[in-house]
Amino acid sequence: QQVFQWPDHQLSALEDGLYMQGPFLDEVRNCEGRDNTTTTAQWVRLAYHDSATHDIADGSGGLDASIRFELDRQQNIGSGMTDSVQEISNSMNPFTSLADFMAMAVTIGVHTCGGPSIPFRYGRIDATSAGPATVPEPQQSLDEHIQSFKRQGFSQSDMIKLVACGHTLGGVRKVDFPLVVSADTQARVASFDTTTQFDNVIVTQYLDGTTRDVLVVGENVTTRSDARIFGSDQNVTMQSISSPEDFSNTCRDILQRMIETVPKTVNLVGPIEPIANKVRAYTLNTISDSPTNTSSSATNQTLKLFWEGQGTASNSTGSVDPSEPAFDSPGGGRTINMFASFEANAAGVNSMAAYFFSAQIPLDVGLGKFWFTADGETVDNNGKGFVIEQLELLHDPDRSLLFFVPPQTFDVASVRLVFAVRSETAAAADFSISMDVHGSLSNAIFSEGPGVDVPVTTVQLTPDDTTNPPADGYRFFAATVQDESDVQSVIVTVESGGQKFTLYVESTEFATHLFPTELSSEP
Ligand code: HEM
Repeated sequence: QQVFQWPDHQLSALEDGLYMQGPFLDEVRNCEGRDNTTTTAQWVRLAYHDSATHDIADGSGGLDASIRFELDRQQNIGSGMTDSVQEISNSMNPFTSLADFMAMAVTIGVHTCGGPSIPFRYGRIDATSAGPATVPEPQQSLDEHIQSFKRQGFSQSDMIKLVACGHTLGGVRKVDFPLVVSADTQARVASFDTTTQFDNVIVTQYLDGTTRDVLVVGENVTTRSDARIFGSDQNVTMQSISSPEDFSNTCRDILQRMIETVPKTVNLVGPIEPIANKVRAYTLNTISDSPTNTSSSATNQTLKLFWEGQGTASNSTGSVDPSEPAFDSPGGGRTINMFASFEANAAGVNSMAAYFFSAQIPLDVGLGKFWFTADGETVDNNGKGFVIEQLELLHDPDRSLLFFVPPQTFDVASVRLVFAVRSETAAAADFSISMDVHGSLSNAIFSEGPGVDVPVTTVQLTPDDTTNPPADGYRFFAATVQDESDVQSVIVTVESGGQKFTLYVESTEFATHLFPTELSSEP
């Protein structure tokens, strides 16, 4: 089990994906399918095809997202593949890999469709180019399939299990496989069995002779690969996985092996557990005129924040007590209960609290670390406290502004981001400040196709002395980012006196003030 040590942007995003009900999970919420197939089926096929590049002999290939460079191959045909890459990339941030989210998609999708809970471990690294063309195809011989799975690290009996666990979902598209699905088939997708759920029906219908799987009983004998594979050991393996429990347990183990088929240089860690208390945003070293109280929201939780000063001031401590609810105020603390996902419920967690704090702490002291109590329970980042690594470079969400597309819609047109740099740091002869703006990979794939990288543009920040004159020993720098909906996050870098400071800010935390465009002269 992986312990969450704040701040850990990688684990945090993965935990959100797995346990928070969000866009990623919404895709597979009810395992509903159009055309006899489901989103889960597409995600599982995608993950298998990506992992099929593995060569156990030299440890190369595996689940490494190389599939996004391989989708023009005949063996990866199907619009479901590109759609899946796009859907899955939705939840990424600059610290996570697409391959980890592809593996997570299998865990979430299979479980949501009534299948087993497959442990999710992480740490996969994305390939930067295509892997070998080694995905098995239905017209190949049994011998070729046995060799192919062996190269990927699976025995003949593993192969039977893995194919059955995959082909309990979805089916074969007529348009993409005209040689497999006969022309008189009515459905656009010839489903492998009669249910869209992840269940043992693929096995029982095969064993009792009622299967409709076109890779078993299709007119074209050459492409009956499931028939050759399932029957390759006189049905011994198929019989051993025919009960619901045996099917579920076997698929849990074999699909875990599939998503953990990774290049040998990758070390997976985990599984990850729901993080019960998550600090999402803090603005505690406030340079603005924020109220000095911290407040609880309408959830009736009593929040109390404690803090300790930085460096030489580490003896200065204080605490801020909630007095009145100030939900929209720039200062305060609040709890928001996030919707826990199906996965979280299954792990025994029904509500996920996220905490937001802002309090005024004298800057000459400077915040070193903080911790808090919620309804009397101490939340202190496993005893270490929430440590603020540096005070040279701070994001100022109070001075930052969001501009909407007129007239007052909720589409953000641009955001003016303001950062504070300690005046001494900003005065150094070699001082520079720039910002890498990370776009959305999902949007880029949508417009340009799967082979693209996360769009990153570097923006220089300029002094903001007119709008925000230096205050409290800090000088302010600003830059405007257009089309904020396309921006996932920024990473700001300050270099000064031979030192380097960086700060990561997600788009959801960009600004506390909202401005309709027509009220302002800003773009
Ligand atoms: C010899 C090995 C295999 C062959 C020849 C094969 C072949 C195929 C073919 C031709 C399709 C139709 C794809 C489409 O129309 O979009 C398909 C679908 C599918 N395959 Fe396989 N497959 C094999 C192994 C596997 C394995 C090991 C898995 C995963 C564990 C898997 C998972 C799936 C899934 C989930 C679908 C349904 C996709 C959807 O409905 O969108 N397959 N397979």
